[in-house]
Amino acid sequence: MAAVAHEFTVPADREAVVVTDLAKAYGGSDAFAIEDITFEVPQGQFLTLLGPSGCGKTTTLRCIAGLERATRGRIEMGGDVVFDASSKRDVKTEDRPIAMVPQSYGIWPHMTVLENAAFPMKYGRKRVKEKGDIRTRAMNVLEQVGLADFADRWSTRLSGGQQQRLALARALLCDPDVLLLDEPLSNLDAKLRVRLRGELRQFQQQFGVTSLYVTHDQAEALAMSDTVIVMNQGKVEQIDSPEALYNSPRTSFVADFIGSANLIPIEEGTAEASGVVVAKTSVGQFRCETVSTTTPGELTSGFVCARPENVMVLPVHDERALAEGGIHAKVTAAEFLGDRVAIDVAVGGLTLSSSMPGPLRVQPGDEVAVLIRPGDCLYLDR
Ligand SMILES: Nc1ncnc2c1ncn2[C@@H]1O[C@H](COP(=O)(O)OP(=O)(O)OP(=O)(O)O)[C@@H](O)[C@H]1O
Repeated sequence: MAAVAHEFTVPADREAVVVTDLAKAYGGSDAFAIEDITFEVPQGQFLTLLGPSGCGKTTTLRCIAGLERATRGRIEMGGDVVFDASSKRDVKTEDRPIAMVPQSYGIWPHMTVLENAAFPMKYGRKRVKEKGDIRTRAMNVLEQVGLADFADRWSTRLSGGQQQRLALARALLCDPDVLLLDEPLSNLDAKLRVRLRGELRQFQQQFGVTSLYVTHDQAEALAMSDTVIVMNQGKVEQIDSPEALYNSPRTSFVADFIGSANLIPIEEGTAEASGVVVAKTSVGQFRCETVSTTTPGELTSGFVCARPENVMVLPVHDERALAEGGIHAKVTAAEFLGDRVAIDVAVGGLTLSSSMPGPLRVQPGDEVAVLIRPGDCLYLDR
């Protein structure tokens, strides 16, 4: 086995990962799978690449892992350049300070749980010489992920969730500076996914390992991450905390992808110097905040964005609706969903979705008033 070519240690004041202007075109084609990808991951952070199928998440992760060679750009880890297209520097995957948890777990079926966990300490980048140490460290991490009792079991005799935990334990035992996870929960059923995402986040915090996670599941991204990068068609749409993405989406794509959003096209409007937009739409006039970098003046495009939970459906003669300018609308769909009711209404040639606490008091065909308060909507310029 070849000797370790690079020793990386992340100095405390350095970002764990810095990606600059990364672009990748496959097979010499002109079409870029990813382009202009620039971001930083501070040490100990959990950062997620989120976006629909084909937007370039896996390509970005594989470039960082050194499994794909980017066409342009630069990647640093802990201050060391591991890839630079212009100087043709390209550190091999096995010499980058990473460990990867793939979608398919990558567990070796001909080994026991303990042998799988111990593998990186015997053959990986950071080898451990003492056999006793290897066993102690492996058992310690297996204990932490709840697999110590299964140490001598064949790895194929684990459930999907247990195999996932073993894959994580083995990756942690590589002692990586950066943990890369590519949709690691996607093969599990919905309930287990929810449980394991909480556990995974807990392990990540416990071990303090910088993590880069890929998913197309927005709930997973919001629940687990310190920072989320929303990608669309090979580019970055927004980089923000889960709260900021939800409350202050900067594009209509982000607004619609994170949770759900009513996007009401504006016909004309005015951006005031205070950052407030007064917008006329087919549904009525709105006075709303903007997070877009809108210069004061007349507006002819963009959207008023309102989350379904901020669209109130009230009886036509409700006092609040009358006092606060409720809009007359007709119910087109109404469902009781247990913890809430989902109601669609037709108004101004559009369908608006509402999500409110129960009980369900309306049915399709009912005339209602719809109320969206100024503080509950946002202007987006695209
Ligand atoms: N080996 C390849 N050769 C050619 N094109 C590729 C290759 N791998 C990916 N692509 C293309 O690059 C684009 C980005 O793919 P990528 O797998 O990175 O997206 P993704 O966001 O991870 O999607 P998913 O969530 O479906 O895994 C897609 O258009 C895809 O078809």
